[in-house]
Amino acid sequence: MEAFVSRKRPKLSPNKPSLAESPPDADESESTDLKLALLASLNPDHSQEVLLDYLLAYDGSVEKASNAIAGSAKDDRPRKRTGFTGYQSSLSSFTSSENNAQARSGSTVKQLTKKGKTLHLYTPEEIEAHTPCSMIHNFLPPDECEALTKELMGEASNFKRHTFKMFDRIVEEGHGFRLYVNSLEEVEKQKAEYVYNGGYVKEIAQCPPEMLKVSIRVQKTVNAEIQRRIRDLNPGGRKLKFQSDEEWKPNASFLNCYDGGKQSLGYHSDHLTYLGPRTSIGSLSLGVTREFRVRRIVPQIDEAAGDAQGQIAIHLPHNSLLIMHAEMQEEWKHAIAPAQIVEPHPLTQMKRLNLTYRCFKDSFQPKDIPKCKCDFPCVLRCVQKRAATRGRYMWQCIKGFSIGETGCSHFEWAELDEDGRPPWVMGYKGNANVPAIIAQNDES
Ligand SMILES: O=C(O)CCC(=O)C(=O)O
Ligand SMILES: [Fe+2]
Repeated sequence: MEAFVSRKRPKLSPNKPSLAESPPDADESESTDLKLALLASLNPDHSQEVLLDYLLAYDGSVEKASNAIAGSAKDDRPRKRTGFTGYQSSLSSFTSSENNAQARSGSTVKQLTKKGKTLHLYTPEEIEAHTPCSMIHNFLPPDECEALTKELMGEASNFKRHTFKMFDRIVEEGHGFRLYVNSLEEVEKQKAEYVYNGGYVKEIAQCPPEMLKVSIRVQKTVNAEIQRRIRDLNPGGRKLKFQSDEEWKPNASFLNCYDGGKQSLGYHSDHLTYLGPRTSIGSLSLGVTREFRVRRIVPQIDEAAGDAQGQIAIHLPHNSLLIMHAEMQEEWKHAIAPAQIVEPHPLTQMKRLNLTYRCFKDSFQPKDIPKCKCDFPCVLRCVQKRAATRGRYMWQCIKGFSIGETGCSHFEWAELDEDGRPPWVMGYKGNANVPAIIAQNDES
């Protein structure tokens, strides 16, 4: 999971860097997500909607919102917002076909879902029409699925929820997780060299047999889906700029365990540091069905459209494989929403298990990645919101992503060729991560 790799921990009082160094994505909506995730960790009994109301009522102050919640009854909202419904009567009441095409192609964003509403998607066709994801139901043959579920229940039985310090209190992560890699040698390498959220991590283990076996199936399916999408959905049948031209080979996976409806994961995009740009992720769900919420990040220039946009809920039943494609980490955010009620599963009871198969790239190893003044490998991120630089990749100091840490504010634009390769690898074709206006001139 990405509490390590990708999820950014809330930043409380970030030191503003000088203008020259100012990160180009000083992204307000992102900081709201981070604050919301933090508020949820502090107040696990409250729904996201209630927490958002408090955050808005207290001008984005997590501390004030948290104090107010502590002194009030559970559903005593500070002010009324538009209603939230867990279902809708029909898809067409939500979106137009024009909007569906825009959602796929990534062209200008118009209103995809209605403000304050959640569009619920169940079928592979609906999911493909509205998001950059593929869904495969009943992915594993039943025996294999059962064997994997039992194996993962064993793995998750000793998961501890990670903690972090906040306002002098110890706060628990929203759910349990561990990173798995293919060999013991890789485990040692990860522990010694890979930095996540500003530190080295001990919670890394070797893949047990069923997890490894299933990764071969996931590899075949993800590669087939990547090729199908390029052929059938991408303009001109071409891969995206910065998307790798190599086969996707899963060599690491996060096992996430959500024990009961209160355990959740806040909105985030997965960091691309070790995965490279335009990556794909295969995400297998087992046990209790939960909602995967996704939201397209709109450029700042389209603020009105952004405000008007609602979120999308993809329902993830037992034995379903959701593939997040190359547009997902750069242009969308995702979350696992808390659930009021969950239906127990015969093999996992109240738990949902999730395996996110990832392809860590040889070309993005910590030894090669630019270091900041804190002497840590930087994180690779893509500008999501600021219209002028949207889609450009940057290396940033990882420390600024840890709670209470400000880091050294190091920032540099990444050099990446059109296949997403950095300059230190063989076959590098020259930097394509340049402002859009220069890229257009090059083409003309
Ligand atoms: O539990 C899930 O389905 C999502 C997990 C996730 O987003 C992550 O591991 O980064
Ligand atoms: Fe994620």
